[in-house]
Amino acid sequence: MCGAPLYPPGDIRVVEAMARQRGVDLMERAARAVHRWVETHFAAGASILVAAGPGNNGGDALLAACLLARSSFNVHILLPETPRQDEAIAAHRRACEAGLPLSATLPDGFPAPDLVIDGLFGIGLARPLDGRWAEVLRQLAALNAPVLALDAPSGLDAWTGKVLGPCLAADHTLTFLCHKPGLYTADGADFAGNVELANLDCPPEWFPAPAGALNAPAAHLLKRRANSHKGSHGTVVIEGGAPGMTGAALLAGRAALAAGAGKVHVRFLGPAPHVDPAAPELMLAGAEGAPPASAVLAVGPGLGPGDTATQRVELALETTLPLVLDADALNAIASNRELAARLVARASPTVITPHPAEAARLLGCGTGAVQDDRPAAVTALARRFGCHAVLKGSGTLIGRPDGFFLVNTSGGPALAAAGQGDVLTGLIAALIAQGMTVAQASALAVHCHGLAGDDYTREAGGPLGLTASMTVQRLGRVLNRLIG
Ligand SMILES: NC(=O)C1=CN([C@@H]2O[C@H](COP(=O)(O)OP(=O)(O)OC[C@H]3O[C@@H](n4cnc5c(N)ncnc54)[C@H](OP(=O)(O)O)[C@@H]3O)[C@@H](O)[C@H]2O)[C@@H](O)CC1
Ligand SMILES: [K+]
Repeated sequence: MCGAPLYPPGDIRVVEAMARQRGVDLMERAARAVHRWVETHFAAGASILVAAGPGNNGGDALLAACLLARSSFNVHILLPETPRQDEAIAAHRRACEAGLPLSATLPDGFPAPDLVIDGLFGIGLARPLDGRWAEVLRQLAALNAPVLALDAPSGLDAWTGKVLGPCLAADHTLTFLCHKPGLYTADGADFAGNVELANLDCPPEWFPAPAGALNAPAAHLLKRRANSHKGSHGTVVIEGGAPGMTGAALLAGRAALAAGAGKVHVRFLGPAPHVDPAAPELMLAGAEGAPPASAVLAVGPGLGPGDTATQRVELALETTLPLVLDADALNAIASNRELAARLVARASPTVITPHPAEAARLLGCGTGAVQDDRPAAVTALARRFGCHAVLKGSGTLIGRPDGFFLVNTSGGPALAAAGQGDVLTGLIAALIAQGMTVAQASALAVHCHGLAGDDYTREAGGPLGLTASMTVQRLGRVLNRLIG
């Protein structure tokens, strides 16, 4: 279920120190990885502008420049500030000894190179880039050349994915040692381009326990026996659909059907439609009385505010059913301490699926604070409420109650559309109904939902036009493909 491990900057520094103690030169290894990457993508003789910063990110770039120049690439180094750290100082010396062309500013009329290597700032970025550095980024962007970022795009916080002031957008990022969540979540997807890892051959025993991982869920648990029937594939109950928001509950129900749930009930707070013509398989009724004894319960799509909504959430929390809480169910919990306490005390499997504004209400902070540090926010949600948390948005994160989190790498702006959250809710519920744990179902649902968006974007030539209803129609195909 977990893919490549993620380590916070402090832990990366520990590995770095361990390598130093053992006489392993990680900067040399990083430079070789850059050299290999360039050789794979460009022919000898290609012109490469290597922008090197004052720290070890710059050191990587300077050593890579030496290797590239030796392999007949046409290298020019832009070094706005003399390096201040030992390893970077040594790398600078080597570039000078090799007689590489080097300037502190970009010469007037500098022609667009075949490639810009961004080795200005990596995980050591400590504050927004301003003044001279902002101007350097502007000049590099104005060259309109492909950009390879070393470790992380300069200006992006590699852990949170937050852009700190100006940032140089990369077409590719070659990241060192381990993946970083910030390359995928928040602003990361807009600035990092295609991400590749150069692990620098560090043995796993040098690393502490990871804080998280990339999301790489398994789908084989959904494989069906020939000798099965609808009762084998679970029951989902969706509660929501207050007056004026019928569609949200229907979308969740349709998604649950499309994802393979055996039976799906949709229970409305408003008047229940007699039939859903687009999915007549759905069983529609009013949301009255206790929820059924055996099902996966999803409460929230179109639930709306008010006493009845609060009561439905309260009843849901009282059950021992696996529970998916979304949208207004989360707003009810955020505004009612007693409901929040019941969620915390709940022992049965539970997942909450807030978007950033709902997450902010649950955490009692502003949406900006959630987006400033999405890994911290998802971890706080899962820990505080003692359940699994899916923090939606670019680079959806999935938090476990013990603080471990997954970063999803599929999906994109095609999914930034009305009703997509309802689809995800129905999808998660359907996967739990088919026997997956809440953790497995959340990870697979988020991945699958993202792939449906990616498939559409590829086929349509762009992200515009994918409706939630169209996503529902794609779920079965994506899941079958993942099951293999
Ligand atoms: N970890 C590993 O295993 C490996 C790491 N490696 C590489 O090292 C990189 C990390 O190196 P790093 O720690 O020297 O940080 P880096 O990103 O070069 O920046 C620090 C410099 O920038 C400065 N500075 C910061 N913010 C600033 C701002 N806004 N505006 C202006 N200045 C600012 C800061 O100065 P100060 O904050 O003290 O003013 C300092 O001088 C990592 O990303 C990877 O590429 C590889 O060699 C292989 C293995
Ligand atoms: K960089």
